[in-house]
Formats: sequence, structure tokens, C-alpha cells
Amino acid sequence: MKLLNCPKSQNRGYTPLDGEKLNSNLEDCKEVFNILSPESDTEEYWPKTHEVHKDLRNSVQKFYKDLHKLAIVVISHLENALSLPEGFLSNHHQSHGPSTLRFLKYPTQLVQKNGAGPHSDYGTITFLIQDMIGGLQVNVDNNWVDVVPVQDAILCNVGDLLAKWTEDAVNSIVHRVIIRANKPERYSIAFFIHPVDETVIGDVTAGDYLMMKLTNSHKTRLQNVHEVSS
Ligand SMILES: O=C(O)CCC(=O)C(=O)O
Ligand SMILES: [Fe+2]
Repeated sequence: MKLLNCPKSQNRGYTPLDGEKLNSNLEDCKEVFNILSPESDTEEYWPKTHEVHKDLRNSVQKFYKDLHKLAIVVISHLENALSLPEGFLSNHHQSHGPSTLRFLKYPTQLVQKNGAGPHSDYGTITFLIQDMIGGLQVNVDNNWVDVVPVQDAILCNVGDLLAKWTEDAVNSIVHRVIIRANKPERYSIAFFIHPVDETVIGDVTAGDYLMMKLTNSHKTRLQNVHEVSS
């Protein structure tokens, strides 16, 4: 199956195993497929329809919309819990905004390897769905603690912009993925909920912050099209 590589200035489409570093000091070992909102999604980044199930794109777009609705509910509850005015956070999110749905695959390794380097997520909140293989860890007081997979659970992480926005009433958490030796390949899905680009948070706009973080994590891309085993 052929997939168009993610352009450096954007966060969409396919990123190969060596295409991204979530922590500048470490090579990641993961494949990624990102989609933006259905309104800004274009066919060119998808595999050709004869290579995948014909409903794949529609189902993923519907999944995006459902997750976005759920995110607005969670963000509204957060406003309430943090005694913020109604709409203070939620009004700055739109279903056709820059939130990103990401599918990740971590291949089997013979020795333990870094899957995704230590980082915090960039946006408002992240929903994370992981399979039962394990390897996700959060950093608590300088110790790595396993996030033990729970069937059908959705994890919710606080992102950097939400921490800034709430003046650290909530904090983004540093996390990573390690690939333990001889484990089956691991799959996860992340939905990054980002405010619309022009939202001013502290001394930055959400769009500028996101662009700065994404540009740092994307390595130089040498090829445009990748042949991917399905
Ligand atoms: O695969 C995972 O469980 C985590 C991925 C992640 O943290 C990310 O893509 O930001
Ligand atoms: Fe993350």
C-alpha cells in the first residue's frame, strides 16, 4: 500500500518509523497515521480506495467527530470543576479546528527500545486508547510508572496549552512508550484536542505554539511516498 508522507509544516497523513522524535534526545520507533478534521481532510493522504476497505475513510471521519463531541463534554466539565466561566475553554474549540486523530503502531523488537520518547502533549487534552500490550508510562516524581492497560478505557491527558490557560491549576504530564522485548506489535489511538489557532493563551497563540512543537518533533523528510506493508 502506498501512502503520501506527512509534509513538514503539517501534521497529517503517514509518518514512517524514523520520521518523528517526540523527545529531541531520542529516536522514536513507531509508525503514525494522522487525520485532521473531516472538513480539512483531503483524499491525497489516504491509501487508494482499492487498497483498503471502502468505508475506512468515512468510519475514521465519523470517529473523529464523535471524539470531538466527547472532548467538548469533558472540557465543559473541566471548566466547571476549575470554577471557570462557562465557555472559557470550550468556546475556543471547533469540530473543524486543528484537533488531530492519530493511529500509532509500535513494531515488535528483540531488545527493549524507545517507542515514543518522553514528552507532554501540546494541546488542551488528549484522549488515548491503547491495546492490552502495555508500554505506556507516566513520569511521577521522577519515576516511570506503568499505565496498565484497561480494556475499553479512554485515558485523558492534560496538554501544555491547558496548563498555561489555567495558570497551572492542572498540569500536563510527561509520558513515554517503551517497547519491551519480544512483545507483539502494539497499537494505540490518540486524539489531540487543540484550540483554534487564533486563541491567545498567555504570551502565545495556540496556532504558533502548536507549529513550534510540531516543527521540532518532525525530522527532515527525505521521501514523499512510502510503501507500507498492510
Ligand atoms: O502510543 C501511546 O500510547 C502514546 C502516544 C503519545 O503519547 C503521543 O503520540 O503523543
Ligand atoms: Fe503523547
